[in-house]
Amino acid sequence: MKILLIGHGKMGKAIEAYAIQRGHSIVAIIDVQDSISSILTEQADVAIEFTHPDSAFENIKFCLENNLPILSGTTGWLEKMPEIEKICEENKGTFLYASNFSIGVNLFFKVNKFLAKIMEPHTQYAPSMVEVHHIHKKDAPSGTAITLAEGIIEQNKHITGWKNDKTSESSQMPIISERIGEIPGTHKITYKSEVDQISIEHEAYSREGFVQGAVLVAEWLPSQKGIVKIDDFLKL
Ligand SMILES: NC(=O)C1=CN([C@@H]2O[C@H](COP(=O)(O)OP(=O)(O)OC[C@H]3O[C@@H](n4cnc5c(N)ncnc54)[C@H](O)[C@@H]3O)[C@@H](O)[C@H]2O)C=CC1
Ligand SMILES: O=C(O)C1=N[C@H](C(=O)O)C[C@H](O)C1
Repeated sequence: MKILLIGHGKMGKAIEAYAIQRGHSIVAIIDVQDSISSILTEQADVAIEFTHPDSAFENIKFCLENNLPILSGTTGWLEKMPEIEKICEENKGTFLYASNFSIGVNLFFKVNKFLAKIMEPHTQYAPSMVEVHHIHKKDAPSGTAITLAEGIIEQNKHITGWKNDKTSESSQMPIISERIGEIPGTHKITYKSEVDQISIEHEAYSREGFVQGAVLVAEWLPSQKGIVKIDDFLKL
């Protein structure tokens, strides 16, 4: 498969190495100094985008308008998702966003929803979340934390939103973001009562899970149409 790689930072470099190991070729690499408009998209089968919250929208738009299936793992730009969905539909394109490409985290999303559902009647337990990442991370809370919070809001009518602080409103779930050293990504959800607590946690040991998931999804994506979900790929 021929891959256009957009973003050549920590994720882009690791994806390049893993894709080559799986027998793919990288036909072009675009980073901040390059102009994506000079790229001949017909030379690639798929684009993989891991850049910056400020640049994801334009990169995705360009690929959709030029008939190139694209997956993006960039977080922190989701307010523009409705616009991307419209562009994807107008251009009959293919697009997949996942806040986290690791299989383990996508299983954890399901466990999170199940726990939120069974906790709903037990309002003496207040949910909260802590997400811990490396000090270079640009956005807070993490995209994964937002997906987890949305899963809880969907399943539990007492939780109507989230706040990125230690909030005192019981309907707003606090998400605490910590930035420490080179931690790849840890997410922990705790339901706390006056007498006990229940916690679930996912800890990435490295970026390998995100990288492998992104390349496997990229291999499958050109056979799909429209806005595609990672759940479809994982058959979850
Ligand atoms: N969905 C997932 O599984 C994962 C998502 N991420 C997300 O992916 C994004 C990138 O993460 P990292 O690689 O760790 O960051 P990084 O900072 O190491 O790399 C980002 C790269 O994008 C480049 N860039 C900036 N603006 C650009 C533009 N306009 N066009 C092309 N390239 C541009 C930067 O120069 C840099 O090389 C972040 O939003 C992060 O949260 C990271 C890990 C896993
Ligand atoms: O920036 C990162 O590193 C990560 N970003 C994603 C997020 O915001 O959830 C996924 C993973 O946690 C690593």
